Amino acid sequence: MATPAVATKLLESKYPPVTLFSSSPTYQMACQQLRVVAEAMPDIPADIIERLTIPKRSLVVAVPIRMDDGHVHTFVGFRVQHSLTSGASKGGLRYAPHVDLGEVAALSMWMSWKCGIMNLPFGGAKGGIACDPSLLSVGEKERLTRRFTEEVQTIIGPRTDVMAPDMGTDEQTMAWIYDTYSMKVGYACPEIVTGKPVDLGGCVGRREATGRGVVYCILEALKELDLRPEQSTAVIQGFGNVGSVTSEELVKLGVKIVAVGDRYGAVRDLHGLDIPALVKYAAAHPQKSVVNFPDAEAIDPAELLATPCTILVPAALERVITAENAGKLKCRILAEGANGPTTPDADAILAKTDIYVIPDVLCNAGGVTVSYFEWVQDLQQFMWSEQQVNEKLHELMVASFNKVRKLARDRNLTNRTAALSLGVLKVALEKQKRGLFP
Ligand SMILES: NC(=O)C1=CN([C@@H]2O[C@H](COP(=O)(O)OP(=O)(O)OC[C@H]3O[C@@H](n4cnc5c(N)ncnc54)[C@H](O)[C@@H]3O)[C@@H](O)[C@H]2O)C=CC1
Ligand SMILES: O=C(O)CCC(=O)C(=O)O
Repeated sequence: MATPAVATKLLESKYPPVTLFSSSPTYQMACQQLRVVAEAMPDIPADIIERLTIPKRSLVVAVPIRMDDGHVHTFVGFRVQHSLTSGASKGGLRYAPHVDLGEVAALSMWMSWKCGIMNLPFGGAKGGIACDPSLLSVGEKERLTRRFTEEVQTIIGPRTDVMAPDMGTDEQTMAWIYDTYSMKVGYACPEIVTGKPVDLGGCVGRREATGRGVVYCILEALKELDLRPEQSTAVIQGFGNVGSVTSEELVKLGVKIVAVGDRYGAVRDLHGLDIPALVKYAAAHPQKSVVNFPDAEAIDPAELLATPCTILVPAALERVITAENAGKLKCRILAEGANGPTTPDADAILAKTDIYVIPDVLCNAGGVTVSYFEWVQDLQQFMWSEQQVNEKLHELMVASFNKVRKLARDRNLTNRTAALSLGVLKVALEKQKRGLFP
């Protein structure tokens, strides 16, 4: 059994991050977090920690498609399955310009910890295609998705790897994957993806699940801090699936959303933005953006995160809260809707403030939790009501929130280290018990 110091040393010197992934700062960040867990949880053997830095399986594929202008463009796609120890691997598919193998590997690791914290019978996976979906026509996106599905066909399956939406993808993307996969196997196989349209065996409430889960966590934090939603304000970065649903749900509870930003700009109204109107406005905008929303002040997106508020919700990209801006945050609660928004250097700064951090692997776990409900329903061909979905989601989110808080209090850990430790412990224990670190 390695002592924490030894475990850290093994990871840092003898076993540096695997070269294949390590050019990615996001992968380095995920490994750095694992080092912190190794320090906090000295009972996890160093050889298992080392195993956990290396995803079980990674596939890089060329995705050539005919573009609308007639030429063939070849995109690059990735699917990384971090762990299949606890069951099928599970995780979203991301379309974004910056996607690379290391980023997808990091996101797949976080999926493993997330599924562990929520006690779901899944391992972690993530996929991506390096592309700018805002520049693709619907036809191009369909051809891209179908070709990618064919290229990764050999490693996906309802019992091996189940995709879902993530940044830049949606219910329609999942419908194309479902159809392409079903045509290959020769029967309708809805359990191959989650986050499908409800008409095709999708789960009611999956589209809203991540935002709802974020809000359930925020409510627990407000309770602990003796704050009331109707006296609280919020700032949201990212107004896609997670950011917009989180905003809508917060407004229903009386929270005032004072600023929202996205890839194209940011808007502010200190009296509270009209969120239902903003949702409609963004849906009709060519880039689905909030920019130029009438009756709101345009602000520099760089100012967004430092806007004073009770609750700050990053719901866009990873590594947006860094050593440079962490000291400038003026929120009481940081609720991480996005995956990996806060770097370890920023964490060290936040740990010295009174900001209450709800870490990503807990805060945004509502999405994969309702994906689990969808997968179970498809396997059983028995559908639940939205009330059942939401009640079960609430029950599981609150139970995991309390587990994380208890560990944080008992061991004097930050919420992030406690959450990551719970997730890592679950996967580590299963690998250890099975014996060969599968
Ligand atoms: N969709 C889901 O169920 C889940 C998503 N997440 C995470 O939540 C985050 C957002 O995902 P979705 O809402 O699904 O994506 P989305 O594609 O629906 O929306 C992304 C939003 O981020 C904005 N954005 C992109 N680049 C930006 C930049 N440089 N600065 C500011 N804003 C920027 C976009 O304009 C858009 O408003 C990602 O980190 C994703 O991995 C986590 C758990 C589940
Ligand atoms: O719903 C899922 O399976 C995965 C959602 C996801 O990609 C995430 O939690 O980051």
